[in-house]
Amino acid sequence: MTNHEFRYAAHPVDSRVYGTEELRKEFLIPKLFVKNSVQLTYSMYDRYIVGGVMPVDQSVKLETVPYLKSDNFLDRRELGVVNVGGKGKIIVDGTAYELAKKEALYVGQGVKEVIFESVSGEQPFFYLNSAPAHKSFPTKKVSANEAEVIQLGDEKYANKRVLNKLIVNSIVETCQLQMGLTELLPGNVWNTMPAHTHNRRMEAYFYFDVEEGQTVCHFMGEPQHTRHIFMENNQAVLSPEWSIHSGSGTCAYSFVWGMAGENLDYSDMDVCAPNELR
Ligand SMILES: O=C[C@H](O)[C@@H](O)CC(=O)C(=O)O
Ligand SMILES: [Zn+2]
Repeated sequence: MTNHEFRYAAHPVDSRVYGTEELRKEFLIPKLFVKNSVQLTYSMYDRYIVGGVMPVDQSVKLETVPYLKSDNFLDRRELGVVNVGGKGKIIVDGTAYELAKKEALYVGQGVKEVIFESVSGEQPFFYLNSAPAHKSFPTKKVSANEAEVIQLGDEKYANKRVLNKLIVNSIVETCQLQMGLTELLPGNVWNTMPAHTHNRRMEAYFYFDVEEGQTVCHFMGEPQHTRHIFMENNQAVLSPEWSIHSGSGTCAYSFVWGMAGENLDYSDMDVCAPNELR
């Protein structure tokens, strides 16, 4: 079963007048995991698709959605998947890839069939991102020890974190997609501070491992016109190309970032000094 919804892109000046409900309706993706189904949100930010798959006691197939007008989901797209739950399996045109928590799979354009399954009674949660693709690159699993790890932040600023680049062009060849996973160390709460924008690429953040009863306050908007969205565990948020994307939690947490657009240069960011934000 595949459920899908569509989101238009917003003009930054229009979005300044959005209240809480409108901000949440346009940018928050509240529910990604539904038993034995695929949940997809198709956005007009670089035609990026954000989704979740939760196979419990059935195989779950990635089906095409009406916005694509294609026979198969990946006819003109590429896909990145990060597992944030127990062990699971993804079968790509007959080849099975087992993914433990925090492992990733890149699936290239042209693949006909992608099936998600749980493994030995564990409950995987597959978070997925997809962007249009013009060329077929090989499907590749990125296991935890293949990730490119960067230590970021400082206890002093409550933002000490470990950034794991998973689907980036030094590890996997992709057309547009870049994905990775950042883990806050205990007692640290701020991500992506100093904040940045990159008008060349949109981005999506997916927060997970947020403690029960706690929250992450996600900051978005133009650097001088910021807004916030309080997020729960396992929720995603779209970050337009004009928006900062940063957060502060009431506990430590992890998140998956994913992006697509004009270039594949991870370091291409326009950083905003904390005291310049408004
Ligand atoms: O464009 C790159 C992204 O916003 C993230 O990789 C930033 C991030 O994970 C972090 O600072 O913790
Ligand atoms: Zn970014």
